[in-house]
Amino acid sequence: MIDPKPTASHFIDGAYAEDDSGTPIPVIYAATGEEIARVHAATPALADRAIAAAKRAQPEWAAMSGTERGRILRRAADMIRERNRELSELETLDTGKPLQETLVADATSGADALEYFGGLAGALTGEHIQLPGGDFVYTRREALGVCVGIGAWNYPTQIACWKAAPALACGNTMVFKPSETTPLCALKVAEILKEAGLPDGVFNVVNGAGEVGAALVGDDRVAKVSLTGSVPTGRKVYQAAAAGMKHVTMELGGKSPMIVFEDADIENAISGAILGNFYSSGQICSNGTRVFVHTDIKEAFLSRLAERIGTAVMGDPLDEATNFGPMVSEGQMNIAMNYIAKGVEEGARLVAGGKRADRGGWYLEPTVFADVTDDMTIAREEIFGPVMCVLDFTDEDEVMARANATEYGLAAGVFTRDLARAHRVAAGFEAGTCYINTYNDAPVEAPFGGVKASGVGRENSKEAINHYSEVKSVYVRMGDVEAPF
Ligand SMILES: NC(=O)c1ccc[n+]([C@@H]2O[C@H](COP(=O)([O-])OP(=O)(O)OC[C@H]3O[C@@H](n4cnc5c(N)ncnc54)[C@H](O)[C@@H]3O)[C@@H](O)[C@H]2O)c1
Ligand SMILES: NCCCC=O
Repeated sequence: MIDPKPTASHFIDGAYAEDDSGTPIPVIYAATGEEIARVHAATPALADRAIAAAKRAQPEWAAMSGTERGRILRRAADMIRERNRELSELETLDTGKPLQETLVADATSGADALEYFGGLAGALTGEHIQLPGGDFVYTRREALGVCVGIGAWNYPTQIACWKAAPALACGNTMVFKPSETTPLCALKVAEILKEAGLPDGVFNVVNGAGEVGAALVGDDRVAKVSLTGSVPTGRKVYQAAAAGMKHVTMELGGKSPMIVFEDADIENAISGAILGNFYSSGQICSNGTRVFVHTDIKEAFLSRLAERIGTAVMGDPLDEATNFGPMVSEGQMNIAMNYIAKGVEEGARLVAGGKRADRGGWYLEPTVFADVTDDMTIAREEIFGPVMCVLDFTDEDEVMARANATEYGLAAGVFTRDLARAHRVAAGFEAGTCYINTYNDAPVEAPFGGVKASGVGRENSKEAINHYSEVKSVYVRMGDVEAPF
């Protein structure tokens, strides 16, 4: 079993770094409530050192060929896959997510990103644009400079890699700040990148809470900020970045709809609803937490859903038989429990769960509410816990209007056997990431991100390259220059 205690709290300029005078951050194992490690928040001097290292390293990194940069990223991807077991154990200890999940969804997803963008790095090119008279324009795709990545706590390894891989592929350097709730995994990513041959200073990790993030965002040497976090934090970070006219990617929260029509394959729709509400104990940004079920199949859907929830294996996350783990922290569990109380108070019908589990740690039962109406708090606000809201509908136009009646727009899903309807509904969703007859798949080849308050920009896919590089236009005149005088 991996020892979760990190060598030091930060990784700066190719080496672990420590300053005990920073605020202590205990790392609590969600399954037991015990402290398993401790780091210290970066002092202003350490944050400054990280940005200085990234700034110094950037021109040389950008001057390497894309193929050379990509080779290092792909080597890191291979190393991550070789060490998947220990990295998955660390992810489980950092977040409380079951090992059954982390073995397939975290380090592997990080490796996918490093491999994919490592592969693209050598293929990044500009364009040649022919103009009348022989003149032409060519474009250069250039790195932005120093990028700051700020992570949420639900997918610490994946988030670090999803941000680092495209940034580094384009020739940028990065200072990454993990969530203070899960400070361990990104340090391992930095260690592996260094071992894979990444030059010092290209990827740095500084730990700390919001004030460390804010200091990084406000630094004049930083060209771009990519945040994964809540909408309220996104508003603050976007505003601070705008003051410095910095590029941003905002991967924020959601309250996504999933529509189950009367002709849907019910078992598949229930699988989608389970994946979109209970995987990672419901702590996934894109979750389809408003499940609109056609009234014709509503009771069949609910009774089969309750039956399947009854087979969930709640237990020690390090036991591979466990498929439902604790929430990340006591605070997050209390937030979800308050929402459950609100649901009951406002008249929703509790169909499954609803209580804290009778065991140590921060376990909350998988919870389903039926007869939820659009105005209820649990149907409007992001809960970020294992709480599914089932709402009734009968008509496609009506359900589309209701699905879109939210400030959020991260994801949306539809289950139906009528493919014409499926594509019509997907086109009508006000969401950045849509699913037909599935839910929550996030392959690196597909753009991922939100619209409306759920975000700006896209992660993954070739789209991410546009968000980590700038296009410079060079006009070349082949003849004389005509001037008015
Ligand atoms: N769209 C996505 O890809 C995605 C993925 C995962 C999580 N999320 C969202 O993240 C949220 C849960 O994560 P969380 O509780 O860690 O979010 P959060 O907004 O509380 O914190 C996110 C990060 O921002 C930092 N931060 C806080 N204030 C800051 C400031 N003023 N300046 C700079 N950094 C600051 C935090 O320290 C943390 O690292 C949910 O809303 C979830 O939907 C979105
Ligand atoms: N696997 C995708 C997770 C993104 C948001 O939480």
